[in-house]
Amino acid sequence: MLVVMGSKSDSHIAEKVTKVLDEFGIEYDVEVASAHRNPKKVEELAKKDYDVFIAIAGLSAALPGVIASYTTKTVIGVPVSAKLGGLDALLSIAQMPPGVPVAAVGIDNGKNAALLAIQILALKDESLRKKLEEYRERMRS
Ligand SMILES: Nc1c(C(=O)O)ncn1[C@@H]1O[C@H](COP(=O)(O)O)[C@@H](O)[C@H]1O
Repeated sequence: MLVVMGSKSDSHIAEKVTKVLDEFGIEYDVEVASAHRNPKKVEELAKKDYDVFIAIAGLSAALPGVIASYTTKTVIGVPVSAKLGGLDALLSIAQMPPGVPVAAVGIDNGKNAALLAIQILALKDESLRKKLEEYRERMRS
């Protein structure tokens, strides 16, 4: 799995993601890469063989959509509340043109991005599915 953020200033959201991934024992790489500032790096990362991409970005938030344009793997976008309460980034991530989907979670909701990615991996991983069920059970009680 790749966790990528548009700027180092998004690190506080990336930490929410990696905290959950660590709890579930998921391996991941973390990168800072901006589709606006360093499009070549984004292209290289998007073409790597990661099973899921979690892309964190504020403002115009092109990053998740640009990654999705290079891969058929699942891209989960996390809008960051950098300006306008994050509404700018949320709309940018959610309103992808038909044919190139990005799964958008709520503003600053790195936790849900991680859980959604884990749910995808759990489709083919029985022990991960068990961990998710235990997690839900802990939440209920
Ligand atoms: N949305 C993007 C992209 C991109 O989408 O490629 N690159 C940087 N950014 C966002 O700009 C905000 C401010 O970045 P700086 O703090 O570096 O000025 C960050 O939230 C980042 O995700």
